[in-house]
Amino acid sequence: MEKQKFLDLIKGQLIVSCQALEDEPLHGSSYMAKMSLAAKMGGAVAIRANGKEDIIAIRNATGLPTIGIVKRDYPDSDIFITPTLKEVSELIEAGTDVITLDATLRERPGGTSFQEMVCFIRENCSSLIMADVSTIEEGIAAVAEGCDLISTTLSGYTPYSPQIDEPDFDLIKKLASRCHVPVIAEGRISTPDEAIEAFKNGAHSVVVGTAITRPQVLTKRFVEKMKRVEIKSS
Ligand SMILES: CC(=O)N[C@H](C=O)[C@@H](O)[C@H](O)[C@H](O)COP(=O)(O)O
Repeated sequence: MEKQKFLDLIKGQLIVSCQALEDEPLHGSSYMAKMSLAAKMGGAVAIRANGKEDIIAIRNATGLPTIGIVKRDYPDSDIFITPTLKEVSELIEAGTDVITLDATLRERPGGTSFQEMVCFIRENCSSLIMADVSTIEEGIAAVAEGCDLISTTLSGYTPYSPQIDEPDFDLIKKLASRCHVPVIAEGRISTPDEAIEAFKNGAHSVVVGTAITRPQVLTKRFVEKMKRVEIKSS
């Protein structure tokens, strides 16, 4: 999808992250296709998804634009969201509208730089590039390398970013005021009010994952809270 059209489509809207890793009960592209269809019925305008198979299944089921990542662990790096050109190539094959890269300043597997990843994408496809960051410095660096959008996804997931239970509204605000690309608020957004708060802090769009698409986590939240209070039954 053409850049401005995509940015207009997601502006002020909800993107749902439909992801289930191998150790999760809903793992599998048929489940993710259904999940994304449910998100579309609820009004989501785009889907963030992990892996070529899921991305293709989601596009076929919904027709919605996809924001693609490939999560993969490498022994020589802490980066796990689209770490190398191999994962980028898989996303190009999937035909995803947006390719999302970890844009933290940490060493990538094999020593590939963020800049090389951006050049490779620009040379080989027309997908937009989203940079997942955890700090304002990473956001500024990613914009300087030419990314199209920035997302707060990794705040709380690098040891040097705030380890908080809530969304990182402060980072959303700083990125929105200092970077000239649209800022996507992502990570631990659990309620509609938090989504609205993200927009008030300058977010262009909001991504919600767990609070919509990970029922085992939502179930656990109920159970854990219920354990902490004495329930008086009649
Ligand atoms: C850190 C990391 O691996 N984040 C992943 C990125 O794609 C997903 O597991 C999250 O579900 C997604 O970012 C949405 O966030 P939340 O599920 O908190 O709404």
